[in-house]
Amino acid sequence: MSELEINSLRKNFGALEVLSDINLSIRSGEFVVFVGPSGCGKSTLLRCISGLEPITSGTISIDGRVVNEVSPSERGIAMVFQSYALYPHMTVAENMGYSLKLARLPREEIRRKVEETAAKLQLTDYLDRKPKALSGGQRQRVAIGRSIVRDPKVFLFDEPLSNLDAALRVQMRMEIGQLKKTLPDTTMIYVTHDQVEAMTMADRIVVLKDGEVMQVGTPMELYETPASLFVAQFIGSPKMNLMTGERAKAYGVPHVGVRPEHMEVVENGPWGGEVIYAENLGSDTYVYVDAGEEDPTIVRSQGKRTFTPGERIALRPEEGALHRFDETGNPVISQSAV
Ligand SMILES: Nc1ncnc2c1ncn2[C@@H]1O[C@H](COP(=O)(O)OP(=O)(O)OP(=O)(O)O)[C@@H](O)[C@H]1O
Repeated sequence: MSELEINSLRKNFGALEVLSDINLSIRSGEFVVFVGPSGCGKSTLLRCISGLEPITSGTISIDGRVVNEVSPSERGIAMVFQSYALYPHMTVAENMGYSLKLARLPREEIRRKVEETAAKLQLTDYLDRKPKALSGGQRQRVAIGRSIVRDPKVFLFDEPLSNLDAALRVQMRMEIGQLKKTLPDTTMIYVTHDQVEAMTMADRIVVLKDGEVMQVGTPMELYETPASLFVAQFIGSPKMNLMTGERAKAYGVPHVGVRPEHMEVVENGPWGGEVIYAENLGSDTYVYVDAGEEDPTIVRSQGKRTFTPGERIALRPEEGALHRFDETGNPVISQSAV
């Protein structure tokens, strides 16, 4: 059991309100990802949960107990940051067991816990090495292992993979996914800028903006039924195209959103524009088109087709995949497809 309940949380830094009226219920064993633009308050919210940052008002409860006044070390929370300072003069085993040694656990028990944790993280062969003899990913795993040995109820990750290269990020994403399976009762909260991490790892995503929760849902709920234009354009990469003016009016609204994968390059289509440039990724090509909108319209096309800057192309949106929004950015739900 490790439920986390946040009620009417506010956090001010002096006169600046950084978090306003945050309400969240996170279930035991859930993996929740916080996303949002830079400065929206993700890290501050994580630090408030950990106890490193006092809150201005509201409550944070773990398993039904209000922990506002409970010190960070007594909340049963572990935090993993992007910069993980391992002790350079200690071996992996010593690094992982250090907090247990400080807590004066018997040596045998420390050894058992460290070995069990090392096995979960595939670090068994490295227990006698010093951190300098490890790769970036292995060091990150030691940092995670150091927290796991303490059996935290809640694990907080603040962009833990942002210092790693692309291939290692993919590997660590899988490993954290595996870790989640070996710790089914541990609640995990993960802050990231990375769309792929959010979409692939989260049971639920919390989208924050200017210190407020915009929407909470499974990755696919947010992707398919965004509650606002903001969420629609924030979730998904490349972002959803926004069509305005006559193009939107044809659908009876001021704004129509279409994801790049729901737009097709055709011989004759209702929309069109001039190719600005094309990014060929091998499997797909993202074509950036000047269709007269504020931002370039992005279309995902098959990798084999080539596009030349300046070329005029016609586009057709997939009718069933259109998102309509009113003046204020709220979705307009209508039964008729067109
Ligand atoms: N100790 C502090 N004193 C004053 N203002 C702060 C402090 N810490 C954070 N802030 C401000 O609070 C706001 C939220 O910061 P926070 O670091 O939580 O954002 P974030 O969403 O994690 O951003 P990023 O994605 O860039 O890491 C920012 O405007 C930031 O400048």
